[in-house]
Order: sequence, then C-alpha cells, then structure tokens
Amino acid sequence: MTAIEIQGLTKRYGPDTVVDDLSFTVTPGRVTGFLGPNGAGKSTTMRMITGLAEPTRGSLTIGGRRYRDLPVPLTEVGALLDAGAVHGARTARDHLHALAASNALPRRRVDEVLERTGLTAVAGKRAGGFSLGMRQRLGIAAALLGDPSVLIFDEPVNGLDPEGIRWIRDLLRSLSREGRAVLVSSHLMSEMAQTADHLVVIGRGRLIADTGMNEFLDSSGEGTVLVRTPEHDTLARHLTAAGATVREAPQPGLLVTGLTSEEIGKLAAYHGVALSELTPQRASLEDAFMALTEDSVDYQGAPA
Ligand SMILES: Nc1ncnc2c1ncn2[C@@H]1O[C@H](COP(=O)(O)OP(=O)(O)OP(=O)(O)O)[C@@H](O)[C@H]1O
Repeated sequence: MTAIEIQGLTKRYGPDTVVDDLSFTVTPGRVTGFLGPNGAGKSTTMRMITGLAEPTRGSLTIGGRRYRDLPVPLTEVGALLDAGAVHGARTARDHLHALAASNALPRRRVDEVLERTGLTAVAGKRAGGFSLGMRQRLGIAAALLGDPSVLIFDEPVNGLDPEGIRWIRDLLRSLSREGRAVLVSSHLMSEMAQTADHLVVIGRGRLIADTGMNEFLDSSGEGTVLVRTPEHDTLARHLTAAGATVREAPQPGLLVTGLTSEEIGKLAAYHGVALSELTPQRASLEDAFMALTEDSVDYQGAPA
C-alpha cells in the first residue's frame, strides 16, 4: 500500500501560493528525497502531511487515511521537523516518557528508542544542555517512539558534523530496509545522492521531477567523455573532424561531447593514438539539480 498519497495539494498564504497543485506518492521500503531550492515549499508540504498546517486544496492521506482521522498519529507517522522543539529543563528520558504517556504508548519504547539513537548514556541529562547533534537524535527518538511505518525528516543533517551526517544517513537507510516509508527533505544534492532511492523535486511549490535516483542522473547527464592522451592536439583534430565538440578539461585532457566513449576509443585506435584515460562523465547530482531548478530559484546570485 502507498504510505503517503498527495493529490493536487495546494497551500496559499494570503496572495502567495507556496504549494501549487502538488501530486506525488511516498512508497514503503525506500528513502524518498524531497528536494528543492530554498523557499520551494518543502517544509510547508511536510507540515501539511503531519497535520500542522491545513491544505487550502487537495488531498493528502497516510496509509489511506487523513492525518486527522488517525487514532494515534504517532504510531502511524513520526516526524522530525524542528530539532529545537524540546523542553530544555527535562531530561531526555523524561521528555520521551511524557510523550509516551500522552500517546498511551508502552514505557519500554522509551528505552528502545534511546538505545536506537545512541542516547542511553545521556538519557538522564537535561536536554537543554544537548549539542545540536544530540538534540537531533532526541527528536528522532521521539519520531520513532510510536514505531510508525511512515517517517518524515525535514533537513535532518543541517548543521551536523560528518559523523552526525553519516549516522543519519545510515539510520534512514536502515529504517527503509525495515519496510518503512521515509521522506527526507534537503537542499544538499550531494547528500541525497548518497541516501535516497527516489527523488521528488519541487520548485516554487510545483512538481519538477518524480523519479528514481539513477534515472534522474542519467536523464540529466550531458554525455560528456573525458579523454587523456599524450597526443592531445592530434586527437582533438580527429575528434573535431568526426563531428565531436571538444573542450579543454580543467586538468590536462579533453572533454568530448557528440561521440560515445566506444566511438572515441575506436577513432583513437584507427588513427594509432594512445589513450591514457577514457571516462564517461556522469553529471553530478548538484549539476543535474541546478539545471533542473534554474528557472524556479527566487534569488539568483551573479556568477562568481
Ligand atoms: N506561515 C506562513 N505564512 C506566510 N508565508 C509562509 C508561511 N510559511 C511559509 N511561508 C512561505 O512559503 C514559502 C515556502 O516556504 P517553505 O519553508 O515551505 O520552503 P522550503 O522549501 O522548506 O525552504 P527552505 O529550504 O528554505 O526551508 C516561502 O516563501 C515562505 O516564506
């Protein structure tokens, strides 16, 4: 069954349409990356999924039901939307106990989620003194408390150090392997490349792409091939004569478009030119994302 189903979702604030006729689904068993430039409407969409904001129009269901019809929402959908939202004077354990009690969840879940998020040793400490990384873990512990099959994370790696980023990445993957649906937003494309199986890209509140990660990269690739050879000028001449477009690579070498790497290899062999490298270039996720969303960024800086 589809975990999250969004149809024609629209949100207006006064005259501004910040989410505009958005439709996509989030499927169990994979990490869906939710991408878009700043202000694209990601947080607003996530707030609507978790019942914190009311859609102006459109439908939105979790496991086939609207958020407000879920008897105990925490057992269906867990969310990390704002890691700062913790009562600073309480210990981590007390914070989770209070949450468990108000949602009629078994107390043993508290120790289970403390363990899973690596907070057992600091469970008796006041959350007010926690580092950003620890607060993030506590927010995730709260999201996992009801053992939900749908999880939503808004920019979970923002501000974390490399170890914290890796921990979140591994956690998201393991949650999806358990069969849960995981929706994670980010504006860091490189981060998504390492975490998400599927991508939903929005810009100015509208859907731009809904695609598998690999298909996204393939469809955005320019088909450029990096070629290195001691006979640089000779090969460049032959390639141009064969109809290819040839540019200088940043490091000594040629960036060739218009011919496949196989064709370039054959051409070089035919002319007796030795190659030291022949590498198809895949567009980086960052490049692909920039190309896709360039018409929908609100503020564009001048080129550096
Ligand atoms: N409560 C609100 N009232 C008015 N405008 C709002 C409100 N919440 C969000 N917006 C506007 O909606 C637009 C989308 O914001 P949102 O936070 O959803 O984007 P985002 O994709 O999460 O961006 P970011 O990556 O910067 O967090 C922005 O222009 C924002 O100013």
